[in-house]
This record gives sequence, C-alpha cells and structure tokens, in this order.
Amino acid sequence: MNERSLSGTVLDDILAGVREDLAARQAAVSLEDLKERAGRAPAPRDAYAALGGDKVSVIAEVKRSSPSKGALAAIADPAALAADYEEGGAHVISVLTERRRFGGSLDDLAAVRARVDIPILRKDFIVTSYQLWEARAHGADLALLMVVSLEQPALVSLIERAESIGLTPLVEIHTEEELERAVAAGARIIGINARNLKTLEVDRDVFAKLAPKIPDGIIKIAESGVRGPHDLLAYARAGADAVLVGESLVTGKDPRKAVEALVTAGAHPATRPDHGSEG
Ligand SMILES: O=C(O)c1ccccc1NCC(=O)[C@H](O)[C@H](O)COP(=O)(O)O
Repeated sequence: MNERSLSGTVLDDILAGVREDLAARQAAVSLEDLKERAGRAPAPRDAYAALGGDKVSVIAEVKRSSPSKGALAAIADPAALAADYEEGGAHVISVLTERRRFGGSLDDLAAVRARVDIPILRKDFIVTSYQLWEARAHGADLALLMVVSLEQPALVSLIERAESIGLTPLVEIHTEEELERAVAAGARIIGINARNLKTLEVDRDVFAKLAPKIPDGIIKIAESGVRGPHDLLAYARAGADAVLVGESLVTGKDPRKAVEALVTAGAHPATRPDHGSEG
C-alpha cells in the first residue's frame, strides 16, 4: 500500500477518483509501451537551473478548475496558454493532469510539451511509478509528489524512481511533520502549499513558518495564493526561490503580462531575505 489517507477530506475523494482513472489507463496502456514512449520523449530539461539562481522563479500553471473554486477558465488551447506564459518569461510550466476535479489530462501535458521549451511539471496525485512513466512519456521534466498522500517507503522509492528516469521530483508539504519526512526522503526541491487540504483555505503565513526549517541547499517553492507581484515579494522575503501560480493567471485578462509582472518582480535583488524587508 503506497497511499496515506487524510480521512474525510477532499484529498481522499480526489485519490479515489485518481485510482479509478489510473486503473483504466493501466488496462489500456502497458508499462512496457509507456517506457518505450518515454524513450522517444525529448530529453529532460534542467529543472534545477530553471528554479535556482538569484532570481525568484515563476512556475505558471495550466488550471481549468479546482475543488476549492470549481470552474476557473475554459482553456480550449492549453498549449497556447503555456506559450503565453513562456513569452511572459515563466521559468517552468505546471500542467494539472488530474481529470475529475481539475479538468486536466495527459493530452494537455503532451500538447504543452510540443509547444514550449522550458521545463514542465506534471501536477497530479502521483501514487505509483506507472504515473511517473506516464509523465516522462508525455514530456514532463518534473513530477509532483505529495508527502501527505504517501507512506514513507513509497515516498522514498518514488523520489528515487523519478530521478532514475530523468524526472525531477517536486516534493510537496503542508506541515512540519511532512517537511521532516520530505527531507529524510532526500527531497532536493520542496514545495510548501499554503492551501489547507481540510478547509481548502489559503494561509500564506504557512510558508513563512515552515521555510526557515528547510535545510540550506534545498530549493523552496511557495505554492498557492499568489494574486500578483506583492504576494511573490512577500513569499520571496520569507525565503522562496520560486512561486507556483495558477488561479490568478487563468482568471486574469492577460496571462502573458501577468507572468511578465511576476518575473520582473522576482528578478529584483531586493526580493531576497538578506536584502531587508522593503521590496
Ligand atoms: O486548487 C485547489 O482547490 C486544490 C485543492 C486540493 C488540492 C490541490 C489543489 N490545488 C492544487 C495546487 O496546488 C494549486 O493549483 C497551485 O498551488 C496553484 O495555486 P493557485 O495559484 O492558488 O491556484
């Protein structure tokens, strides 16, 4: 058993749907076929280069809907949206591939891969190595692993498997206990998600509380709740190396300009913690 339960929460509900969809895909596409397709996929992009350095990087998300807000944006052409993000200077694209609650798919991932050159994150609820092979086969460079939904041995083995097939794991946490498990499992990139999975409320202070406990050398990503440059700057002052932004980009008027504004704010040296509090 790989999975942990967060009983009675939306996560349990999401994972039940994920398991059903996964079983259908596994019946339709063998692991051997996926591995063969992964062998033909473009070489993985360097996620550490995209997310490291002095700047605060921007991960721009293709997000149609969410459990917290329902439908957000129709997004008929996810590749065109991703191209807008790339033109705006995004460092990484996140593609939600979960179908039932987020309206995503692996086809979205493949379409985005065919259109942009920057690294792509498969954002989903990954509980088996089959899903990692799917990610690589459809051109992803990074894969999200959520500590909350995985037993420790499964977390360790999925991190190792991801790295062995050329995927960079982004290990997501919500609490100090999850942070300790992520570090013990060998995570090199940790995302702190400000969205509480029980209430679905966003509390941006969670990042400021947990980020200082992450050991040096690990890339820190602030996930959720970025409405514009002021939130990026606040996360940056609390130590974020990157922010992951979905809703405000897909619901805004001009996603390219919105990304550009974030990238410009993140490029300013005064965003970093050792430059004081004025941003
Ligand atoms: O977005 C949700 O409602 C949600 C609910 C339960 C689990 C995950 C959820 N979102 C996934 C994400 O982590 C966000 O899409 C991502 O961090 C971007 O957040 P935002 O900019 O607030 O859309």
